[in-house]
Amino acid sequence: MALIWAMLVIIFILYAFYELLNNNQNGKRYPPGPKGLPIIGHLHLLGKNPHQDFLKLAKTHGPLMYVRLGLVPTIVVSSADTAEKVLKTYDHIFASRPHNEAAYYLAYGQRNMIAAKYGPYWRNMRKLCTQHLLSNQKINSFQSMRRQQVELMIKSLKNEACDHRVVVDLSAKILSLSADLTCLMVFGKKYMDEDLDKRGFKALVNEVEHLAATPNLGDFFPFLGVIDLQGLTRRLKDLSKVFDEFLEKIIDEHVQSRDQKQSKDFVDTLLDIMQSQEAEFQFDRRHIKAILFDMLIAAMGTSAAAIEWILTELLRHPHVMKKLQKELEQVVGLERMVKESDLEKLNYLDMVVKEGMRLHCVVPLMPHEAMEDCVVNSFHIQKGSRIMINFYTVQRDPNIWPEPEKFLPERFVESSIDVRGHDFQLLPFGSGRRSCPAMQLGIIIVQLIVAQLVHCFDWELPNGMQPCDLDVEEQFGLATSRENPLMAIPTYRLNNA
Ligand code: HEM
Repeated sequence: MALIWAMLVIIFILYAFYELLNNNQNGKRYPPGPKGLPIIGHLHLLGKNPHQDFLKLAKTHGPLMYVRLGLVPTIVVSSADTAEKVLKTYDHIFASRPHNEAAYYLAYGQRNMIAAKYGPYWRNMRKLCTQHLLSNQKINSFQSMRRQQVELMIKSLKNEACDHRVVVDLSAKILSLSADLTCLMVFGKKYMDEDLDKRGFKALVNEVEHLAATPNLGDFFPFLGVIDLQGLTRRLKDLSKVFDEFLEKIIDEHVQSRDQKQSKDFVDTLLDIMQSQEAEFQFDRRHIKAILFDMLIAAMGTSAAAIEWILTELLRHPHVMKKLQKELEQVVGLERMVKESDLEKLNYLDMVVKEGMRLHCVVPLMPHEAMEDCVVNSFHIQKGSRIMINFYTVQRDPNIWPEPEKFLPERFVESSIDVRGHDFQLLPFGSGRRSCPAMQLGIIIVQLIVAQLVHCFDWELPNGMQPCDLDVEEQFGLATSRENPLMAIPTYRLNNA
C-alpha cells in the first residue's frame, strides 16, 4: 500500500512539473485544440477508431490541431495543404518516429525500418531495402510466383463455386493469399497455421497486429512502461521470443541451402549483403531479423485490407462492378485470366482502385515525430511532438472531394491525381522520406487481385442482402480492415470452365 501511495505522489509531482513547463508558452502561439483533462489530456476523446474521432474534432478545431495524449504533445494534421507542409516543406524536421513500446520489444529495440528514428541508421536501412528488396527488378522477379498463387486461389474458389451458391469468406481468402504471397517473397516458402508455435502462424501475426495497435500506457506516460499496468509488455516479450526463434530457424535453413538455389528470396538477398559486408553500417543477423519482421508485418495486412475494401465497395455498387467487368472483357476477353501485363491497359480498374483507397484509408494515422521546433501555419510545434497526419480526414475533405462519402470512381476521369505521394489530397502510401517504400508492389498486388476476382466471378451478397445493407464498419489497426468478414457468393464466369 505504501508503495502505491509513493507512486501516486511521484506521478502527481511529475505531472505538476510537466504542466508548469507546458503552461509557460513563452508567448508562442500553439495550434488550437479541444479542452483536455488533467493527466490524461485528450486520451478520453479517442475510441476504437481514433482516425474517425480526430476527423470529428478537426471539424471544430481546424487542419492543425493540438491534443495531449497523456504526456505526449500531439499535432493532428487534417488538410492536404497542411499535409504538404509537413511531408514536403518540413519533411526534414518531421521524418522521425516517436518511441513505441510495441516496436521496441518486437523489432529489436526499434531497429526495423518502420519504427526507426530518423538518422544514418534508418537512411542506410531504407537504402538497402529499396535497392535490394523492393527495386522494380526484384519485384518483377516474383511475377510468376504471384501468377501461380493468384491462380491457385481462383481455382479453389472455382471448385467451391461448383457447389451451388456457396457463401465464401472473401476476407479470409484474401488474407490467406496475401500471407502466401508475402511469405514466398520474403522467406521462399509458405507457412501454415501449425507453423511458428502451437498458436499458429496467422494467429501470431494477428496478435502482433493487435498488440501493436492497442493503446499502450507506456507510449503516453513513458515512466509507466516499466510498471506494465496493462500486462502488454509481458505479452510483447513473449511474442518477440517466439518470432525471434522462428526467424533464427529460417535464417539457419537458408544458410544451409544457399548453394542449391536459383531464385533468391529476401532472406537469401540479405544474407548475401551480410557476407559481402557491402552495407554501410554494421549489418548482422539482428538487422536481417528486423527487416524480415518489417516486411512480414507491413505487407500482409495492408494489401489484404485494401483489396477487401475495394471489393466491399464493388459489392455495394453493382453498376461499377459491371462496368469494370466490361472493361476486363474488352481488354482481356473471357477466354483467359488477367495477367500483370494487362494492368496498364485497365484504366477503369485504376480509377476503381484509387477511389477505394481514397474512401477506405488502410493506414490512416502513421505517427511521425518533430526533431526540432518548427512553425507551421503560424503555429508553434515543439520538438518531440508526435505528428499524426490523418490521411482519412484529408481523403474525405469535402472542400477537395465533392460528396466525399460516396464511392465514385468516375471522379478520376480526366484527372491526373494519383496515389504515389505527389498529390497531397490522396496519400494512401504517405509521402516524403517516410512514404511506403513498397508502393509499386502494393499497387500491383491490389490491382491484380481485384481484377482477377472481378474478371473470373460474378459476385452476389448472401441471404438476399441488398447492396446498400452491406456494412462498412472499420477496425483500426496497423492495417485498418473490415470489422466483419466480407461474405459473398461467387459464380465462375470465364468460358474455360
Ligand atoms: C496496399 C498496400 C500498402 C499500403 C496502403 C501501405 C501504406 C503505407 C503507409 C501509409 C506508410 C507510412 C507513411 C508515413 O509514415 O507517412 C507505409 C510505410 C511502410 N510500408 Fe507500406 N503500404 C502497403 C504495402 C506495403 C508492402 C507490400 C510493404 C513491404 C513489402 C510495405 C512496407 C512498408 C515499410 C517498410 C514502411 C515504413 C517506411 C519508413 O518508415 O521508412 N508496405 N506504408
